[in-house]
Amino acid sequence: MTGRTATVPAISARGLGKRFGRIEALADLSLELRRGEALGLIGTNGAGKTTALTLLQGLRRADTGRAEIFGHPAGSVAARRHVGITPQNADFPEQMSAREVLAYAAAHFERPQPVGELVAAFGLERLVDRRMDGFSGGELRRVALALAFVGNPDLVFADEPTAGLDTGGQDMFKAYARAYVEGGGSLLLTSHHWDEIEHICDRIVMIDRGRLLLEGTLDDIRRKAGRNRISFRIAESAPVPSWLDEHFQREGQRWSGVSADSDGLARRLIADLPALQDIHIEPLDLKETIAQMQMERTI
Ligand SMILES: Nc1ncnc2c1ncn2[C@@H]1O[C@H](COP(=O)(O)OP(=O)(O)OP(=O)(O)O)[C@@H](O)[C@H]1O
Repeated sequence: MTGRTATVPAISARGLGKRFGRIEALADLSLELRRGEALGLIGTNGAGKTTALTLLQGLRRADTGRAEIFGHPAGSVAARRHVGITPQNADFPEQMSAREVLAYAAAHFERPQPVGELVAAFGLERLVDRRMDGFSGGELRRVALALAFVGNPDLVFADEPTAGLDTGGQDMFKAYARAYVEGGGSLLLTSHHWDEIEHICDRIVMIDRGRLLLEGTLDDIRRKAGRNRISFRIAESAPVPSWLDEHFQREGQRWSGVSADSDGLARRLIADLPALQDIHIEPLDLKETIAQMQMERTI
């Protein structure tokens, strides 16, 4: 990376808009991704995530706005030099083995990742020397993920990278992506697996019908929602105070509820319930946080 690219953001986009006929797929979207940061782009089906990615990758032209990748216009040769992409529907040459495909791609880059490392990182050991024509969907996806990183890119666009992967494959991607970002890489990730977003990303941008709905670090968003989950058990046959039902639901032996004043509630539980056991206070996960904010109409 040159001195100039070390100081400009990986992605800088202002006022991006895109229509498909009467459908406004994206409207006035601005976002920035710093170096060494992972940004999660989330939203419901049809929210505009893939459209945003295709504009940032330069695969489509925006109707309005402007996007730069390390200071270069999105889609330009200079921008593409920095970028790795996890393709949605990769068309691999069927006669080649996965190792040959990875080695062929690696040969196009100045400082590629060693193919052996990618083989281990994405669990390809038993597959890598087989011709790719019989590969399952999940196996093809693992090769596609390895391909996104083979050039040791400064920025990776990952559009639903783990769709169709088994849990082992999902975990491998999470671990690899997080290490990549901690090593200075920049990642723009879309996923409907919000646990994946939470594990990998520092910040999120949430869009809805093409428009920005929520933006911030995961910590800021949780703080803004201002809720914790409090859960506990009560020793069997101990009396249960009637006020518990106002705040908690019972699931098996465990009581659990969401509160804006978890400290106060915990104090009350301890004072009132000598038979209290195994109390936990935890921040809500991303899905619960967003659901809470939507319920309270704060987004
Ligand atoms: N080529 C196209 N022609 C017409 N409409 C399109 C085209 N591409 C996207 N759209 C529409 O634009 C909107 C945004 O689509 P997009 O694929 O960006 O959503 P998404 O957030 O990626 O959804 P998903 O989570 O389902 O993948 C949708 O209403 C979609 O139907």
